[in-house]
Amino acid sequence: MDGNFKSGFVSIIGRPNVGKSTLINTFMGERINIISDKPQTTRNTIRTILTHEDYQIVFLDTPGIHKPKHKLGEYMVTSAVQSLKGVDVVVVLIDCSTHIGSGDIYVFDAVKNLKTRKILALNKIDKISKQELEGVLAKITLYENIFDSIVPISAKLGNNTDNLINEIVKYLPEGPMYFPPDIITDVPEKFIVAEYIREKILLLTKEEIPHGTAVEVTSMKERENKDIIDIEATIYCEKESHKRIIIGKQGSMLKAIGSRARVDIENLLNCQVNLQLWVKVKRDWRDNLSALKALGFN
Ligand SMILES: Nc1nc2c(ncn2[C@@H]2O[C@H](COP(=O)(O)OP(=O)(O)OP(=O)(O)O)[C@@H](O)[C@H]2O)c(=O)[nH]1
Repeated sequence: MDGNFKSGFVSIIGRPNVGKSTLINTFMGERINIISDKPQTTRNTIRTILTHEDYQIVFLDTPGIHKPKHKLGEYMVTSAVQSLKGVDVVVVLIDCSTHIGSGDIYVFDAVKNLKTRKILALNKIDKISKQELEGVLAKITLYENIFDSIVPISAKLGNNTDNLINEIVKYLPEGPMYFPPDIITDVPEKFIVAEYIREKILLLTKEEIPHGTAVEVTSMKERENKDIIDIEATIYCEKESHKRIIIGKQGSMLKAIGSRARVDIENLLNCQVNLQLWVKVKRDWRDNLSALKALGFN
C-alpha cells in the first residue's frame, strides 16, 4: 500500500444460503453472524467492521434476496436492496456448487444498473471439481460485463478469500476510520445473544418451526462481585403445537437449545452465563407489524 488509508461500506448480497454469513465470519475470524443450513437465517442487516492498518471495511450482511411470501419476507428484500444504495462496493455471492438459476439472475438484475463497483464471488468451490468450476466460469461469461472482478472462493475453508479482500480494497476510496479499531460490530450484545439462541432452534428443530420463531432477550444482568451473567430470553412461536415441540418431552428440547446456546454466549461474553428460556405463542407475528417492531425489525 502507498500509505493512504482506505475505507468504505461493502454490501454482500446473494440469494439465501449462498454463504454470506460464513464469508463474513471467515473474514473476521470470529463467529458473529449466525449460520445454519436452512435458508433465510439472517433477518436484519448487521454491520461488521474489519480494521487493518491500511484499511477499514464495514460489511453489511443482508438478508438473502428472494421473492417475498409474507410481510417479514418483504421487509427482508427491502432491507437487502436498500443496503445497495450508498455503498462503495457490492459483492454478489453465488453458490457455484448448485445450478445457476433464476434466483441468481434475479440478483444480477438487481445490481445491473448500480453505478457502484461490483465483484462476483463464486462460493463453495470446495464442493466442485476444477472442470465443473470451468463450466461455471463459462456460463458466467454471459454476465461478466456486469462485474468489475470475478473471484472464486470457499468461504468455509477460507480459500482465496484474501484475494477477495484485496479486490475489495482495490475499489475502496481513501477515507477515514469510521469506527475505533477494536469495534467489530455495531450490533448490541443482546441481539447477538438472541441470534445465538435462534441459531440453536434452527439447528435442533425441523420444518416450519424455525422460521416461525423469534427470540427476544428480556434481561441481561451481571451478578454483583461475581463473574456471572444472568440472561432471560423469550422464544416466540406461532402455534401451541410449536411451543410443545420447542419445549420437548419434559423440557428436553428447550434444555438442549439452552445448553448449546449458553456455550456460545459464554465464549462471546467471556464469562459464566446462567440462561433462562421461556416459550410464548404469538400468533402470526410474522404478518403483524407491531409484533415485528417489538422484536426489533424496523
Ligand atoms: N462446502 C461449503 N459450504 C459452505 C461454504 N460457504 C457456506 N457454506 C454452507 O452453506 C450454508 C449456508 O451458509 P450461510 O453463511 O448461513 O448462508 P447465508 O447466505 O448467510 O444464508 P441466509 O442468511 O439464509 O441468507 C451453511 O451450511 C454453510 O456452512 C463453502 O465455501 N463451502
